[in-house]
Amino acid sequence: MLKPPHIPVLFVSFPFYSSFPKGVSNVFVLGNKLFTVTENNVLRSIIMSVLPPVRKDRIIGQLPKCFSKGAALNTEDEFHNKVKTACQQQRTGTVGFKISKVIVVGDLAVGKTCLINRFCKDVFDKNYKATIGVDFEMERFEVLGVPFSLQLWDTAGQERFKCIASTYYRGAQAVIIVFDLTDVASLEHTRQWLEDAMKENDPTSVLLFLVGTKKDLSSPAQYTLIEQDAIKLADQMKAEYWAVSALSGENVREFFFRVASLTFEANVLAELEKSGSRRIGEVVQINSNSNNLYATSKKKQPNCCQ
Ligand SMILES: Nc1nc2c(ncn2[C@@H]2O[C@H](COP(=O)(O)OP(=O)(O)OP(=O)(O)O)[C@@H](O)[C@H]2O)c(=O)[nH]1
Ligand SMILES: [Mg+2]
Repeated sequence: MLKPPHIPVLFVSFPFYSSFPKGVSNVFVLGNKLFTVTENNVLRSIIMSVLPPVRKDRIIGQLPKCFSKGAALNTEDEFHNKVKTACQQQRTGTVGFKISKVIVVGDLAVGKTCLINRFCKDVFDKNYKATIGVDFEMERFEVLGVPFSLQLWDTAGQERFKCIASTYYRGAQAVIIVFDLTDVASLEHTRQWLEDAMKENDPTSVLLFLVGTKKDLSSPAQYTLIEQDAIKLADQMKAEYWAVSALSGENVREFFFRVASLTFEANVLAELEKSGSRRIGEVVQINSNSNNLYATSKKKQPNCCQ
């Protein structure tokens, strides 16, 4: 019998919980399956599919293109070879079970909530309702055949809520700094938003995106002008630049696919590095049935006195 894997899992409580067989002490969700664990801590069975499969329009098979080669995190046409191989060989470790945190920051009313809502719910609200503190949405993807989830944290831009919102900055894998393409001041303020977000995060491991919104409102001449400044700033920040419209939906899906893909790639590379640097003397067991989970155990030390 399989031992329960030592990975973060989502414990759930369902209305049918009480009808579980005798001896079952716990249930958890792994991927889209429900598992039970018996009282003596043994993984018993896969009961049923709980979560619906990843939506067809959230499946990523190729690295999406950057928006502008002048300010891109990566100008490759394809995923890193190591990442493709790891996915093919199901050697992505815990990546498939992780939820990556993405925070969205920027001045009030630049369009953070509308951007997230356009992607996650395909809606647009022309009435401004300020975000109070924070809000979040979960988005599930499948990248190169591996499930991958993003937790999108929508923070408040209003000064009076900033203090609450900033307590949620920690642990981000990607930071999306939003400005309004029709408001130069909001672009200038992005430096401050970046500084605040980085106080709580490790700058060497966070992916940065600088996103101009309301593209539908700017004239081509106005757009060209602000784009030059935005690309220059993105380059200095080491961020990837995008211009989008939540109203028309222009570039919204492409942008979030890029965020998901680059975050996924960074996660797989980090996982490969971690497994590559495991100490000699540790045995890595890859269980092909349990969707590439691995467990490490120490090899018995040879008795040097014998
Ligand atoms: N024309 C147009 N209007 C937009 C777009 N995105 C947002 N808006 C409008 O801009 C206003 C502010 O949008 P929100 O998304 O609520 O702004 P926010 O950045 O979340 O604001 P806070 O929550 O206060 O930080 C709303 O009236 C939206 O309808 C866009 O792409 N085009
Ligand atoms: Mg908002």
